[in-house]
Amino acid sequence: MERATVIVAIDGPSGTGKSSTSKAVAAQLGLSYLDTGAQYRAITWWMVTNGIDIEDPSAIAAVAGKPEIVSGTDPSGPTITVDGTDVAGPIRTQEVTSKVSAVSAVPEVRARITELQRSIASGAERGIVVEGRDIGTTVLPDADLKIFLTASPEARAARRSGELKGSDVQATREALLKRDAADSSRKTSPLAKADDAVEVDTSDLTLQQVIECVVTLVEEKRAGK
Ligand SMILES: Nc1ncnc2c1ncn2[C@@H]1O[C@H](COP(=O)(O)OP(=O)(O)O)[C@@H](O)[C@H]1O
Ligand SMILES: Nc1ccn([C@H]2C[C@H](O)[C@@H](COP(=O)(O)OP(=O)(O)O)O2)c(=O)n1
Repeated sequence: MERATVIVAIDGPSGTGKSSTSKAVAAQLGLSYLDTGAQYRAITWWMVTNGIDIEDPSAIAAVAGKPEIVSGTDPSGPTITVDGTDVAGPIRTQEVTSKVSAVSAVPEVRARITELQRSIASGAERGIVVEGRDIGTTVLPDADLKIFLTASPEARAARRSGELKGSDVQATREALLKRDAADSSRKTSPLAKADDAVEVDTSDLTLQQVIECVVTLVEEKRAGK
């Protein structure tokens, strides 16, 4: 028998296709969608805007509870606000991208955002696709399906620099690898594949192929296979 709700966790490093795959899978299956990276970017944007010293974890920890972050989970138009301000654009700047790993390594930040993520997932009536770095390992360890996306640094850098006009592929590659190293080596819930996650290398797959692969895996789970 088909289960009423389904929780899908999609983790992996930057540029592996998490956001595009998760949004499309959620839309196709009528599920909600949550971009947890956007939440870490939003809290980082707030810290930068409020002049908090990013080099000082205790300063970040002291104010981690202040910003109110709200995520809209419709896959056809996800939204993110901080204290009522739409920050979808500002959270994608180079400045926020370069600071997000330091802010998201602070345990008080992770505790706050993890709680928010769990409450959004438990409120999703038909189920949800949640993408990030620690969803399968920490946020939703009981997810019905866990996917870990990977791709070569070359493929990821080419995809990312395709999005950022005029950017240098080599510089993008270095920045990606630096962020992966920081995210994988932090003490609290690092970027990691859960033991029971299905690993999909997307280097030589089209986005459509990755979407089909994940949709098939969800349908098999739903059918109880
Ligand atoms: N399998 C794929 N083949 C080619 N390009 C892809 C593939 N998956 C995603 N992309 C493109 O790569 C870029 C990064 O994808 P995104 O979903 O944002 O990755 P992530 O969320 O893991 O950082 C986007 O421009 C997206 O359209
Ligand atoms: N579950 C998550 C999601 C993101 N983060 C942190 C670490 C990542 O480098 C940043 C930004 O994540 P995001 O998914 O927006 O990054 P990309 O768009 O894939 O480059 O947030 C995290 O620590 N835990």
